[in-house]
Order: sequence, then structure tokens, then C-alpha cells
Amino acid sequence: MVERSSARESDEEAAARVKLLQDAVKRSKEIDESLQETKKALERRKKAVKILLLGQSESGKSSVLKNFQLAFAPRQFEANRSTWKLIVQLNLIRQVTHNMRAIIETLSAEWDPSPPASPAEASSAVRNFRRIRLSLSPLLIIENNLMKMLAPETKDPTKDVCVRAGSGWKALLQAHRNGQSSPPSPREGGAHSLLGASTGFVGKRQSHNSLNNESDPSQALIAQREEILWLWKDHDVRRVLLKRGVQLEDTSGFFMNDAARIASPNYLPTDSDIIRARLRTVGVEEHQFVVEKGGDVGSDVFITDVGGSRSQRASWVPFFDDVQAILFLAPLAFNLTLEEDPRVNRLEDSLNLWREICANRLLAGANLILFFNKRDVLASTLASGVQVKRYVPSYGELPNEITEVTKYFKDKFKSYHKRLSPTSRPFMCYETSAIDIKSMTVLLIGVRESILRQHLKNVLELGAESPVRPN
Ligand SMILES: Nc1nc2c(ncn2[C@@H]2O[C@H](COP(=O)(O)OP(=O)(O)OP(=O)(O)O)[C@@H](O)[C@H]2O)c(=O)[nH]1
Ligand SMILES: [Mg+2]
Repeated sequence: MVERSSARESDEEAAARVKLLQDAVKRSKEIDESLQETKKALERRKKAVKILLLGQSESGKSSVLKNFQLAFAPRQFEANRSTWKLIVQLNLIRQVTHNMRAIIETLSAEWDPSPPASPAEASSAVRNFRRIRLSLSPLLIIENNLMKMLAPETKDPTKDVCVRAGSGWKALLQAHRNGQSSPPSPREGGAHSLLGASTGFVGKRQSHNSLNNESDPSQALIAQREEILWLWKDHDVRRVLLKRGVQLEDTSGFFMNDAARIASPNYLPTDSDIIRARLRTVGVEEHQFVVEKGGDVGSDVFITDVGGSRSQRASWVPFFDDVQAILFLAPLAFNLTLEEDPRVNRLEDSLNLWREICANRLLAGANLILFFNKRDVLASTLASGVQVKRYVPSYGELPNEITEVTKYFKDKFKSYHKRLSPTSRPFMCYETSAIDIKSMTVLLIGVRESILRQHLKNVLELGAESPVRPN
């Protein structure tokens, strides 16, 4: 009896041992497979084109990234379309509440210096203006709730909408759309943070995580559509704005002209809405996509997008390694100053940054491709009569025309490139408008080809320098 029992125990022990062994073999196989996958991924990465987007804040880096996705990976771009809806709506609401606050202040001073004693005395314009001021107030609550949910760290209400790299905002918004209380994963599809930025964002903010009536902008926008349109289209409002020199059209994330479309039921953002949507980048984020159309379908592209404000620039350096091309965005914003330091001229800041990038030894082997972005803004600035020489005295009496202005600054950028590059390299420069999708697509196809050609040339040269030794 005892013997049988111990025989049974040893059977069980044997079975447990076999199970342990099987588990160990399975685990080891899984580790092998995962190692193989990592090796393959590393090899793919080694072969892939890696592009780094650099430039000051608001220069258009993330807009160029979106153009890349639209041109080469349209399915991935499409998958994110409905996620951008909330960002576009929030851009519009912020424009309504902040810029309109400025309009209202201007209008108050203009129309309402001493409020009339009784409503009967108020002109119809003033009555309208007061009614609108009141009826727009629910948008403030929605804006506040949305900002708490998406960008709880933003303390300054006048700042653009921003979310940290890798904080899973796309997943968060997708979860809201699907009626889930929390997103499936903290990662956004095809992109991840490279700075260990706060991925705890989602869990910590559960209380703000549902789009209820107080944070769902769709209903409020539809309800306040007429007031928003009135504020923007009204003849008297326009007159006052013109008189005060308030120029809103060129500001980031400007959607006032599209308000009627956005504040309507079933609104879905167009490609252009997505490209124009402003979402400030915080941190460093690597986006990977597989080319879906064009010459080399199936190949990988890695694009690193960075936050461009001054305080973030120190975090760029670790990503200078292992990059084939840098797209440097420099809007020719000769008459604007930095948001983070209003004493600094934007163009001067771009030039200084360009000098540092050109001189950087870690980047000696990378192609530098310069985009003079926001060409359309430059054109409208010059067309409105702003004189370059007022901001850049050395420009002197040269014609205040776009070709001359561009040539003047191009020569400056080119001479620094030549003088400061550690080894000689070609100067590549394009005038761009990242919101012009068609011309960007054509340009980016060409740019990618030239990066690929250069990459191939470098690989071949490296191969020639280090001949394979026989074993
Ligand atoms: N009119 C015009 N607007 C542009 C152009 N390029 C970008 N924008 C807009 O400018 C705003 C800022 O662009 P982003 O791409 O977010 O700028 P960024 O360089 O990524 O900025 P950070 O993330 O803060 O570093 C967005 O609203 C864009 O739609 C352009 O060529 N013309
Ligand atoms: Mg950005």
C-alpha cells in the first residue's frame, strides 16, 4: 500500500518534472523567437531610413511628419483620422475663447466705453455682442475640462494644446470614442516616446477620462454655431479688428474660417484639417511606418519628432546618433518673436540653431536638408506691407519681395552651412508650405529618394573601406 502510494507520488513528481521541463523548453523557445524578432527588427532598423525633424517650436515639424505619413502610409494616417477630430475642435474652441476674448476686449473698448443705462439704449450691435459674450461661456467650461483631460500639466491657459510624447493620447481619445473608460494601451499606434515621458498619464487622470456633456465639444459647438459665426463674420467685428491690426489668420491651428463646417453634426476632419491642427510636441517621439505605396513598398521609415521650444533642445542630443538625414524647419518669420522669450526674434533664433546643428560633430555624417517653411505666411506678411528692413536692418533697400527675401536669407543659411560643417556636404534647401498637401507630397517623395540614394552611397563607401575578411 505504502509502496504503491510512493510509486504514485513519484509518478506525479515525474509528471511535474516533465511539465517543468516542457515549460522551460517553451520559455526558451519563446525567448529565442523574441531574440530573433528583436534581431530582425534591429536589422530592419539598420536598413531603414532614419530622419530627424529639427527646428524651433511652431516651425512645422509635426506638420511635415503628418505629410510624410499621408504620402507614404495613407492607411496609418486614415486610422487616426477620427482621433484628430477632438484636437481640431479644441483648436477651434481655444481660438474662440482666447482670440475672441481679445476681440471682445477690443470691441468692449470700441463699442462699450460706458455701458448704456438701460437695454433699450444699447444699439443692436452692442446687444448682440453682450448676448454672444454670455452664450459663449459654456465653451470655456468645455475647454477647461478638455485641457485637464489631455494636457493636465498645462498651467498657462494661453498656451497651445500639448500632450507629452508617448502619453497615449490617441489611445485615450480612441477609447472615448469606443465608449471605454480607459484606453487599451498607453502607446499610440506607430509612435512612442524616446524620453521616458510620463506614460502614467492615463491612469492618474481617470476622473477626467470620460467625454460627458461638459467635455464633449460636438454638442456645444453645434449649439453655439451661430454665435461663433457671428463673431467672426460680422461686418463691425471685422472693421474693428482691421483697425486694431489684429491678424488671426496666420496663427497656429486657425480654424475660424472653417467654423461652420466643424460645428456641424457628423463632422469628420479632412486631410487639410489634420495637417493644420496644432498640437504642441513635448518630449521626443519616434514614429515608425511601413511604406504602403510608391517604389519600395514594405520598407520602414523612422522619423523622430521633437518639441522645439528652447527648454527642450538639450534633450535632442542623444538622438543625433544613427540618423541619416535631418530635416531642419526654418520659417522666414522675420517679424515674429519666440513665444517662450518674446525678446528673441524667431528668424534669428532659427539661424543660431542652424549654426549649432551645422557645427555639431555628431551630425557630421548626416545630410542636412533645410525647409524654409511657412512660405504662404511669408507671402501674406510681405503682401500686408510689413518691411523686412524694419526688423533686419542689414536687409537695407533690397526689394520687399518674396524671391529677394528668400534669396537673402538662403545665402545666410548657406554660408553658415559651408563655413561650419565639419566635413563638406551638399547644401539642400527648399521653400515649403507644410499645409499645401499636394506640393508637399511631390517634394517629400523627391527628398526621400535623395536620402535613400545618399544612404546607399554611404553604405557602399563604408563597405569599400572595410573589406570582408576571409575566416
Ligand atoms: N500657414 C502655415 N501654417 C503652417 C505651416 N506649417 C505648419 N503650419 C502650422 O503651424 C502650426 C505649428 O506647426 P507644428 O507642426 O505643430 O510645429 P512644430 O514645429 O511641430 O512645433 P513644436 O511641436 O512646438 O515643436 C500648426 O498649426 C501647423 O498647421 C505652413 O507652411 N503654413
Ligand atoms: Mg511638434
